[in-house]
Amino acid sequence: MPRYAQLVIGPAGSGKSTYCSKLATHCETIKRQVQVINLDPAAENFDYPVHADVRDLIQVDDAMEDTSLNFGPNGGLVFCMEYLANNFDWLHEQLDEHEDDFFLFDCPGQIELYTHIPVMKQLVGKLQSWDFRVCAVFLLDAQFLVDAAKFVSGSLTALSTMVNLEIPHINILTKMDLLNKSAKKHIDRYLEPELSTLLLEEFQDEEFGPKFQSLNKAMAQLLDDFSLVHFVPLDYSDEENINDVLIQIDMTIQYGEDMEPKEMRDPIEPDGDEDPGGVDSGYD
Ligand SMILES: Nc1nc2c(ncn2[C@@H]2O[C@H](COP(=O)(O)OP(=O)(O)OP(=O)(O)O)[C@@H](O)[C@H]2O)c(=O)[nH]1
Ligand SMILES: [Mg+2]
Repeated sequence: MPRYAQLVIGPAGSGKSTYCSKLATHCETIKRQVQVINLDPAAENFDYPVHADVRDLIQVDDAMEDTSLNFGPNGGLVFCMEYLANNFDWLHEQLDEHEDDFFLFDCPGQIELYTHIPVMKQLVGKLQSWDFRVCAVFLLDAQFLVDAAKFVSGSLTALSTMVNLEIPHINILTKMDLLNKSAKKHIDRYLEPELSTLLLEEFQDEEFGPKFQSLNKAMAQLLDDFSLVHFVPLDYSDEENINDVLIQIDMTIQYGEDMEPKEMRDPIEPDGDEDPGGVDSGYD
């Protein structure tokens, strides 16, 4: 039976660990099995129950304190992820099999890992070789909606991650609750944007000069040509919104398609096979 995984990725501070925590709580509420694995060797704070933690294998401080390596925080993190890639057996041991296995991988926020360093691609390959169906959940802070150039930059990062990882991919806008009323009103135009049109409207004030505008227009045209990037907003205060996002992810990885149908217990049947004894069935 295949197993399922979400790689929770995105820029630093975009809300990956929060997403894992909120989704784990939501799944607990709807009585669905989910395990969260921390893959961030520099993680300091997360509040989900962790099933496995890469820091048990290597921590970013190990790489920084090693005087023969002499790494700073960024080099140290890349070193740790490459160390993980050389020790995938460790990860395999952590992924013990349960029924309905569904794992969330809380990944580091260094964007190079998704755009041009091969580690995450290697991780995807490994997971697939262990019969996992893997989906990338790319999170972007909704503050990227406040101006079109930022949005182009966020969308390009999403696009390069998509084409690099080559797995089913969902882009999510986090921190929706922090947007003010007018930004919320504005949001529809960004969710399935026709970026080139959007930019024509938004760059009227020529704030950054003609070169910056032409660069953004060219990038927006590229995004339009690929026509792959669109965003789903996520507001944790709305359970239905969380559920809709989960359904979309389930569909992309065909979660549940191979599962045996579970037998529903008849709610009026007493537990067990034996005579219920003192329970009055109501029939003589
Ligand atoms: N209001 C609000 N705050 C959020 C939301 N998601 C995340 N945050 C906050 O944003 C900050 C960063 O969130 P994290 O979940 O740690 O982000 P991360 O992507 O895991 O960060 P790194 O692991 O450092 O890359 C924390 O203070 C969170 O409480 C959200 O949807 N709404
Ligand atoms: Mg985190």
